[in-house]
Amino acid sequence: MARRPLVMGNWKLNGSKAFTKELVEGLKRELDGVTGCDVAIAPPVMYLAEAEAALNSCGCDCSTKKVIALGAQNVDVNVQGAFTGDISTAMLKDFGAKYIIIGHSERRTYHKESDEFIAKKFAALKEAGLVPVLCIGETEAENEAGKTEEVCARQLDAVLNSLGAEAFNGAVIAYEPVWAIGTGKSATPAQAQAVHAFIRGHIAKHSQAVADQVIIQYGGSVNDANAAELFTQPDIDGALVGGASLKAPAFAVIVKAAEKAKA
Ligand SMILES: O=C[C@H](O)COP(=O)(O)O
Repeated sequence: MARRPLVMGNWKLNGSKAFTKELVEGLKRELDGVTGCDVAIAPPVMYLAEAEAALNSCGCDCSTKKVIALGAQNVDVNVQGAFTGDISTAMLKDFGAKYIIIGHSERRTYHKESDEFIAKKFAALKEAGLVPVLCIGETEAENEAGKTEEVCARQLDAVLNSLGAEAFNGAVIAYEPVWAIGTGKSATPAQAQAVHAFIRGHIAKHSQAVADQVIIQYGGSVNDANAAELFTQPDIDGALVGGASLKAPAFAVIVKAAEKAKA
């Protein structure tokens, strides 16, 4: 079954009002005419308003505006109330955000987010009609100990066992080996494909139909030089891009590589 690729930029803790406007304008120019790849950007939530305004600034109904979707890097499980500092699904929807990253290794590590807590965020996003982008992946030590599949299975099972396989209908999984994030040391296409096939197979144990449609992105030092080869792999359906998403030309090369490989 043909899956439509998704390339998403995770800006992490970078940017400013002016940077957001400039990068979104650059992306609109660079991605004009792209039709074969879904694209999303996740600026810091502080700048969602600037990003939304910049995406809509031409005031017309042009195709580029439809190509780039807004996303966010995190969400809370609570919808309203006394939860200082948190951001709800409703607030993200208010800015037109669609793809919401959860379970990123930086949140698992620095904010001690557990598999169970992340599964609750997944549920909150589904409840709100938003698209979870569930990040999973092993550390370098786990990789060296041969525990990659065990770790990925455990992280997926937190959602599968609490919400069922159907929750992955319309959702996105991002396989991000922690040792590849921000290191310049991407997994090889063959390494990534092997894990992606395992992930799809793990979902297929519950539902082949759900496994066939779920988008599995690769993330970890994806750049304009290595993206095309990664996308030749059958189970790599796009990328979650950190550093290279901060420059419009490099990000556009990655998007166009996905469009070409999956045409
Ligand atoms: O969410 C994105 C990933 O953490 C990858 O970041 P990176 O492309 O800078 O390695």
